[in-house]
Amino acid sequence: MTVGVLALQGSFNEHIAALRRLGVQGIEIRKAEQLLTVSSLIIPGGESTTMAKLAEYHNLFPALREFVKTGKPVWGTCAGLIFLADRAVGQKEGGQELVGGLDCTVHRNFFGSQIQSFEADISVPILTSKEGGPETYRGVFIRAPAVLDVGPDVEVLAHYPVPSNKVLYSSSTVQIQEEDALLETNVIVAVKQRNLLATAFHPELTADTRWHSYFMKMAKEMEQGASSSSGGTIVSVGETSVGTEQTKPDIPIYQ
Ligand SMILES: NC(=O)CC[C@H](N)C(=O)O
Repeated sequence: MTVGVLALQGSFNEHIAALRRLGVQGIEIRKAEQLLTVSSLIIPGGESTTMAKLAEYHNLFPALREFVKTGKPVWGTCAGLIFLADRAVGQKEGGQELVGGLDCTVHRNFFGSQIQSFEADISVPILTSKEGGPETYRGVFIRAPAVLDVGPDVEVLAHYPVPSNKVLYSSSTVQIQEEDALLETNVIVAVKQRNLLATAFHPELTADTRWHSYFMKMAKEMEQGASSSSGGTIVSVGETSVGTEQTKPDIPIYQ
């Protein structure tokens, strides 16, 4: 099974390295025809407006939409989540084209600008039930988006409880727990809808490969279910253990 990684801009190299640690080959995708050679796709984080302009320039949107529509597994991280969303707010003037398919609304810069980037342990019960390991996951949020509302077919995989006074944008559909001074908004940061997975944070920037492994299992299950198209075999490209070359980004902790 080969995984395409959209390689127009952003953290595609880091995704390919994370896949390599699982023994899976990631292929850089820059042209529409390259999408025909892969059975699943990761859309990395970066800057969604720039990525959209590049995708437009290379006439990639029709092929990306087709890929999503045919039910092949696609995982969007951060800017990739914005790409997959059916609806986005907080976009730059003039907006930006989206691939769509994921029935949700995202706020493009929900958590603020670069200097408001942060790391936080988020509770990931569904991930842990599939992948084992700790009950929390270290989320790296860089100019991160968040999901404001989801449609009925979307499963919420993780929330991040944000003190309500720090929420820069509120929507009536974001769940708010009101208890005296302890006002917390449960912001949605990871979702799944059939073949689509999306995370507001950057698992490719941590040494914890559970989200990549989760996506690979999801892709495998879908491929088995689809019965027809077998995109090849898992290509082992070397080490399977967590690499030591991983550098942790030096970014402020959100509090
Ligand atoms: N780290 C990221 O991918 C940030 C995404 C950014 N908020 C955007 O609009 O593209």
